[in-house]
Amino acid sequence: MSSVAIKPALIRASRQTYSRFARTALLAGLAGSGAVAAYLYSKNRNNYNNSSNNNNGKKLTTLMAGVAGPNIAKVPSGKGLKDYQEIYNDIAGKIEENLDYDGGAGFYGQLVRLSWHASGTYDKNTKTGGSFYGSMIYDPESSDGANAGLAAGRDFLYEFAVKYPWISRGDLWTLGGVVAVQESGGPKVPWRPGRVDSFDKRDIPPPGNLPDASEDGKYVRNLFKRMGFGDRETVALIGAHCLGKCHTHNSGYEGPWGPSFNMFTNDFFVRLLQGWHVRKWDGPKQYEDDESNSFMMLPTDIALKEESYFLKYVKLYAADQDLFFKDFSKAYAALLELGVEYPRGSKPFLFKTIDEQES
Ligand code: HEM
Repeated sequence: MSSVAIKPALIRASRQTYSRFARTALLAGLAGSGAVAAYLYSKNRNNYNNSSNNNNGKKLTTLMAGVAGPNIAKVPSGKGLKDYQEIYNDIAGKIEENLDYDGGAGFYGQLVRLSWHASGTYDKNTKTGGSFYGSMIYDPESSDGANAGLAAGRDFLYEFAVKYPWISRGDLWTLGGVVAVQESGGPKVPWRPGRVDSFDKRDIPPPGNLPDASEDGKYVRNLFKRMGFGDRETVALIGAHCLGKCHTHNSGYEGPWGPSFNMFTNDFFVRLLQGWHVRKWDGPKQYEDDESNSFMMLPTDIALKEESYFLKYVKLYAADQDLFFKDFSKAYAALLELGVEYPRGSKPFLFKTIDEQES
């Protein structure tokens, strides 16, 4: 990676390091006991991140007898905003301690991708998939090629499943995405708890519901339509490619979309409108920027400027970051809730960022 790509990340990292001591003080009160954690780890790990569980279908189905029907959110008894803000703070603290991860990308991109892949399996026609059951730990969802590399995000969050055994996997993974968006400078994302873990193999969505990056605009339009999204929401959601990177060992693709890959901005759209050419390399077809040959776009990203029904929104968001933030927040909150039914009148939580709690 060229130095131009790393520099802004370092600036951001040092800005965050500056307030690390204050944050550590804030978070210190929330740290759990190691002994308790070790006990709970052995107790719970089969319920969290052991995808080999479903090599034994019997074990899966006998743990819970089928849960067909509406996925009605059920918040653990007595839990409210304060409890979830506590987990938010813990996740934010751990992100802060790992800012150097993945060449300075930190865990922002990884956690947003985890939340999106947990949710984006939703099919509005069959009302299956989505984040409700936290099914990504099971085959065939866990081994779906599209999910390659996401064990890192699940493992990152695992200690919070141990520390807060009452939170479901779906709630933890979607909350992790909200923390990552807000703490990297993005918009506030309203979030509601109540997803419920399932151990029933019938609740695992089939592989192939997540997008293939080698495809064109029509494909992207139809895929997001299957989740219930229109063109405007589709473009807004893909703007999350401002964060993180592609990794050859996960998807075959390589590199970040821009230089500020640990900051949530509208930079993805600004860059997309600039000049791009097909990269000459022995990997899958991807694009690199004419100016520095340092950044990348996927074929599905480039499709957003090739199709007029997408391009108008790319231009809107490139010109107006506030509008992008507003639209992203709404579409992302909806994405995380796909397939979850909430009791009437249930109110979303708005979490305070660590910066807001310190000031
Ligand atoms: C047509 C739709 C999409 C396609 C084809 C696509 C494809 C990809 C691919 C191939 C990667 C690289 C994974 C790796 O190699 O580690 C990636 C990363 C990422 N995607 Fe998407 N994506 C799409 C939509 C979205 C949406 C809707 C979001 C969030 C709302 C999102 C968030 C991310 C993030 C944050 C990363 C960086 C992950 C990291 O840094 O580890 N993507 N995406």
